[in-house]
Amino acid sequence: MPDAGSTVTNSAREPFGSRLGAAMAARGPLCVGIDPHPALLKGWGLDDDAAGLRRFSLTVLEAVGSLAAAVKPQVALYERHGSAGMAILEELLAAARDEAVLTIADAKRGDIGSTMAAYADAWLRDGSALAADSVTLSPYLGFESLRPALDLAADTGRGVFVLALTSNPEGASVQHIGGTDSVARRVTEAAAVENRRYPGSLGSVGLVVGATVGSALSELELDLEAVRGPILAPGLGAQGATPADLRRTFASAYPQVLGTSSRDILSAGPGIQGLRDAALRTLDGLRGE
Ligand SMILES: O=c1ccn([C@@H]2O[C@H](COP(=O)(O)O)[C@@H](O)[C@H]2O)c(=O)[nH]1
Repeated sequence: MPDAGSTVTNSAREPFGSRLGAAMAARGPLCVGIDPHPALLKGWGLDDDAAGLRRFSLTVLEAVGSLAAAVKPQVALYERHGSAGMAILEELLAAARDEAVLTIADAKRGDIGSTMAAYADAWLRDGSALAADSVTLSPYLGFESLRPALDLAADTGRGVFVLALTSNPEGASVQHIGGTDSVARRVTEAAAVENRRYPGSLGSVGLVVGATVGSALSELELDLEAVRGPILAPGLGAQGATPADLRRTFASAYPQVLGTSSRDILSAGPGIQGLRDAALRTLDGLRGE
């Protein structure tokens, strides 16, 4: 456990939570997911190969990079193309870095500590080809098994988003276990402790809480404000949640929430303006306009 009083000093980079908070304040609470599904590639007139993946990824970045607070490439959709796909993901992450667009690598990594150190090295180390500003993590080998990633993120000014209440209906069968002392609550409380090491209003240890979770937050008595970290909320659009649902669900924790949408926005491509308009419509909804 970190010393509750300590602050991040090892990196010249501002901590991820502060950087994300500034981006959300400047641009609004939208993250655009970059999920190059085969059906979307086809709809864009692209082949389901590395060239199609590259065109798709760089087009989305060009369209929304200046208006979203962050982009979230879905790693699985690059992995399915093998090494060629991972090379495109590296290129996308480098392009986002060059354009100062914050990235969330949606990799959902989690393993025993020694292996976790390798995942941390891949996604959170300065100089790694796959370095992103933050990565999604799965805590189901125990929150403390994530220690190498939590510590490396702190050292390099990067961040993590730990799965707490996922947007899929099956998630409840594990995450709700324990009722008011639920698995999700243990994750939430552990994230709150981690964020004590970060100064400022938003720590760098975020949570994933689906936009679709409805009344679960109150039923499980989860205090997301106390976490003092960003809340990545997938489930907008294609999974049925609306920006109004998001505001209702998160209530007083809404200022911490980064709504994320992939297919709903991506299906407006391949035109740059269509993608921008779709992202702006979602952003207007998230801002309550
Ligand atoms: O609980 C979770 C965690 C991650 N995701 C990911 O977000 C996007 C959602 O895509 P849509 O097209 O907007 O439905 C996708 O990459 C998921 O793997 C999630 O949906 N729920």
